[in-house]
Amino acid sequence: MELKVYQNKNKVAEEFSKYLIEKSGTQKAFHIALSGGSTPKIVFDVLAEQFSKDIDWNSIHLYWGDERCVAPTDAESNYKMTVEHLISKVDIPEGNIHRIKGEEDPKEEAKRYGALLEEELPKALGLPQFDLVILGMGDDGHTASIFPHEINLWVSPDNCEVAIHPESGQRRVSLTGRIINNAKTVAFLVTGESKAEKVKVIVDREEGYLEYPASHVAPKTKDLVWFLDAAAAKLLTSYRS
Ligand SMILES: O=C(O)[C@H](O)[C@@H](O)[C@H](O)[C@H](O)COP(=O)(O)O
Repeated sequence: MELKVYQNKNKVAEEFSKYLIEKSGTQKAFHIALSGGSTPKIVFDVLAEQFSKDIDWNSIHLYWGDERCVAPTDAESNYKMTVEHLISKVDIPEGNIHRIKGEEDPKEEAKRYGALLEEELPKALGLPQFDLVILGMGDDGHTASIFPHEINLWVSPDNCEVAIHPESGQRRVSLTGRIINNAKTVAFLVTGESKAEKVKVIVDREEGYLEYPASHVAPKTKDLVWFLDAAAAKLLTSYRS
């Protein structure tokens, strides 16, 4: 695991953009699973406004790690957020965008999206493989839409599952552990003081860390990077010393 800590959110967004440019490099097709949340939103803005010309958008294929079960026009939709902050501002072919349809029946959609991944992505060890999975982490230690109260979904035998938000009861379609951990690279984007406590428990592997879905993120390739701002990293032993 690699930790990259920057002064603030904007610096995280800038450095992550450079990292993405380097990773996607000259690859003919680069498959990315995107995340919802507040940090990716800033990353998308920075990527579109400062680095768009450094990326060959024809080679980038966008997917989602999770989606809320709402219409694509709903303020809660991760797809809508991505359209507003990234897709509408860059020259990416329509055919490279593979959204989770939050407006469909969740169970059917989880099945459809799982099958789409089998079709569209290259395989590694018999499973679809993303080049890069971008993840956020909630204050409660959830990641994608695998929440602590449904941590069993992480080890699902399927590529996607229907999850339920613990407070709102909102349904979501989420990638499961077998797909996330089969990615070539997984990058967490986590910022803000409200994340500091869980970041410490998970990264420093303190007692009880396995209760949090984010602690189960461990790509088989071992290529896991946490992009943090100073506020989210402030309790980490390695950061303080
Ligand atoms: O759609 C979602 O809700 C997410 O994909 C989710 O996993 C998110 O990344 C975290 O909740 C962090 O969100 P913040 O960055 O807003 O704290």
